[in-house]
Amino acid sequence: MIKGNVEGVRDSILAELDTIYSMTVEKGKLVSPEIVALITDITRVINREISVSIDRKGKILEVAIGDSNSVELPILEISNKKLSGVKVIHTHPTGYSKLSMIDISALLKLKLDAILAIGVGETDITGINIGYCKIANQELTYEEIENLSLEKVMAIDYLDKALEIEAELRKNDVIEDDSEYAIVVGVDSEESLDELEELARACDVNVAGRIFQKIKRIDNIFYIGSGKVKELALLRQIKNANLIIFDEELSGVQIKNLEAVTGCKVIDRTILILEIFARRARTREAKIQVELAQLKYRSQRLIGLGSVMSRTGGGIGTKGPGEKKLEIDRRRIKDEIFALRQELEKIKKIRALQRTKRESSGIPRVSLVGYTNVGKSTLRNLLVEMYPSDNTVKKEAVFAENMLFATLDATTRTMVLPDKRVTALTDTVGFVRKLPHDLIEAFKSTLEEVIFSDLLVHLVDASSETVVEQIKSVENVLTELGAIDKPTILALNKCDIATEEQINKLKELYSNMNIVEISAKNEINIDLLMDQITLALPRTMKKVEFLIPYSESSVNAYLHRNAIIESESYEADGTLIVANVSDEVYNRYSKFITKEI
Ligand SMILES: Nc1nc2c(ncn2[C@@H]2O[C@H](COP(=O)(O)OP(=O)(O)OP(=O)(O)O)[C@@H](O)[C@H]2O)c(=O)[nH]1
Ligand SMILES: [Mg+2]
Repeated sequence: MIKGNVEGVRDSILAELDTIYSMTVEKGKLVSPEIVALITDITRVINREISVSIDRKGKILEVAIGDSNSVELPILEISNKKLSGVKVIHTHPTGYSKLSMIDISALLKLKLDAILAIGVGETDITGINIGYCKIANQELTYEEIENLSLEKVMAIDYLDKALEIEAELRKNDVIEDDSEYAIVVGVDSEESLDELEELARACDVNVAGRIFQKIKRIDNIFYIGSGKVKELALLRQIKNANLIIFDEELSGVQIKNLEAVTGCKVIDRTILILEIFARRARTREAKIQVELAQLKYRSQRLIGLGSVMSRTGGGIGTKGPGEKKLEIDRRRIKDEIFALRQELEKIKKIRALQRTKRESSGIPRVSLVGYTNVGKSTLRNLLVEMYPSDNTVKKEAVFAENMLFATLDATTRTMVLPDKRVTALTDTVGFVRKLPHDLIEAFKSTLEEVIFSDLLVHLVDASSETVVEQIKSVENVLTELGAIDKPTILALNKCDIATEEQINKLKELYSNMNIVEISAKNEINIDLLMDQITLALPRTMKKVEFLIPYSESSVNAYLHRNAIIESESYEADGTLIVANVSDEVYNRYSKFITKEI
């Protein structure tokens, strides 16, 4: 039986492929000319990969059809000290015989004796590449022999080689290195590429090399020019990288073509950012939103995470937040998107309910916004600690870390302003340039807190070389959210490490804004920031007179903590207090109010 994706393939072709099961391959040989002829002919007709798995005796184990760039492989026993005793021969309808990242991943994960890729040209074979496992520095890697003719391949007796590899395997405690080593490619600006490197590191990817080239025109086939592609393929080979990351969004076709030429997994900035979000998301809502964005981005590109990858592979772009393997089937994606949307709706309703509750309490709301890693969470933790409100239980501190996108879920806590008003303070996800549009869409509901805020504190890292661009990026996202016109304080954070020149330049550039320079980490000027916040928040304070019976001493104590007391006198039936109070205090003890002033 023919395995894999046989959908749409004519029965006569399937029958022809079925004849391969009755063929054998001479012991010690990798393949037979008949099998090669048959699978290349059929590949030309159906334009999909065909693979044949063969054991050491030359028996055919499985024949399978893939989609255009991946193919299904048999499930094999994989032991530590041995090869699987199976070789896989398969076609590349693209005409490139270079082993793809998926091929290599299959070779290593399944410990194949060998993997052969046959480049299928219009009339002839363009070449055959062979990959063998190899042990170097106790690590399992591979070697690739390129561009052989069929005659050359037929002259090889590979059994000795396989036994040699196995002897090495037995001698060494092989560590399988799953780490990713990437070449980053940029065409926009060096700064943007620097940031891409940071993003890669945030995703545990090692950056092994970088290529930067300004381009005049985007190439439909490769994005960059074909000369640069060659350079890229070479660099990736020299550096032994297993991942290429582009700083711009690529089309599905470009990804496929780049993978074919470089023999390496290719992703773009958006896929990387989505991956970081997927790894960091913690609440159910954030997880769903990221998964939705991933599904949407993938379905537009139908990035071929073929069955090989889903069975053997890991790494970026292969997993959703729930470690769920993503299928490329469009219909499945649609169903999944639908189900996720419904779940999201439910969560949204709950969130809306919580918000109405907060709104009716009349508590003013402040949101901290800003580029990623500027210190928002550090500031929020500090403010909540320095200005605690006693009607909230002390919740655990927000995760503040020197890494991009440490915070993904908007979290709200309360604090008390110097004028005793209780305020809700929300820490938000950090922004980044070229934030994928789908993600902004997806995060709109988390960022709703920003939309409904009374005041924004836009925190910036004043010590950053790219602070002005960062501010612009944040303003772009705020514009998209419709929150750009909100009252905003520009807080220049990290003033402890920023130079005077940097601070002065920012003050000059943003002279029309409310500016405070602070350090969240070293607690500098936090009181000034709080004064600004207090001034900027809309006042809904009321002046009222309370008469508190002597039996209610706790109310008296509460007012001292939560209201601004103007006068206090002791009367026959209780304490008479005149105070400025927030809506919250007003509502809470309205029964003791004797008059509004
Ligand atoms: N030198 C200095 N470092 C600071 C200051 N404030 C924060 N940091 C550091 O900056 C890094 C990022 O801080 P976070 O509070 O996690 O930043 P964030 O804006 O919440 O980041 P995301 O959640 O990733 O968007 C941490 O290593 C902090 O210790 C400061 O005033 N001075
Ligand atoms: Mg944070």
